[in-house]
Amino acid sequence: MSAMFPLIVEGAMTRRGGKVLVGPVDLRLEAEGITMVIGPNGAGKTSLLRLLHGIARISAGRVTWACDEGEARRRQAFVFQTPVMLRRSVRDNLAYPLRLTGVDRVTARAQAEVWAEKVGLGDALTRPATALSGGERQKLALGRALIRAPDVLFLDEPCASLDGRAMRDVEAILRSAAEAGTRLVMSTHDMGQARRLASEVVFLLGGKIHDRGPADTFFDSPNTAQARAFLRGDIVE
Ligand SMILES: Nc1ncnc2c1ncn2[C@@H]1O[C@H](COP(=O)(O)OP(=O)(O)OP(=O)(O)O)[C@@H](O)[C@H]1O
Repeated sequence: MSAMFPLIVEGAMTRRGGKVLVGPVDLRLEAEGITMVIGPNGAGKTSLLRLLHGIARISAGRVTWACDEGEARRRQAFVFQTPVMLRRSVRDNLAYPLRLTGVDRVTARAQAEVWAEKVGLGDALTRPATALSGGERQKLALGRALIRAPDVLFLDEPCASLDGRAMRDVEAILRSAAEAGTRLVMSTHDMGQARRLASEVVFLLGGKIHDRGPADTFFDSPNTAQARAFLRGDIVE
């Protein structure tokens, strides 16, 4: 089991220009599962993921991993909604995170080939990453994040603009990553996707955690009127 967990978040908050983006948040994440962060537009999903990942400046409270900070940083990865690619081949993009950590070129390239296969880009190794379709880019971004076997992977709406087939592929990659021991924390607008993937749900509203629980319980009997309304598809503020 990962030495990073539990992650303990106490009264954590991020602000930008006096406005609270998210918080105060109290949260404890254990080592296993897939947490889906849901909520209406502007509820703070992206801000929460950035806060947990340590790329947002914390204005109050604490985010504490069970291991030291440097190690926590090395063991986590983040996939953005619109991934930025190196203007190089698929193979080089995949090998890059390994090269950064000192893995030799031959080993990094061999690993890149293994991961290209795993994410369904085995035939695209030599193609320029910038020429990939949206779905292929997102698979590449996943491969690049997973190639270092992170203990935790944050994903911000990774399927936002994907067609059904690409989404199915991405979800399969995510499921096998979770089975292989990577803890996933992911935001989505898509309640079908949340139901398919979640083992637990964090429902955000107005920058705060409004409801939270195991996926079955949350979807079958949400605790609050707002969560019920949101799941019905009503506009919730
Ligand atoms: N850089 C910023 N400066 C000022 N306000 C911001 C900034 N980034 C986000 N916000 C505001 O903070 C709040 C939370 O935004 P955030 O992007 O975290 O929500 P979200 O739930 O991910 O939204 P969406 O579903 O639309 O992606 C929103 O009101 C948003 O307008």
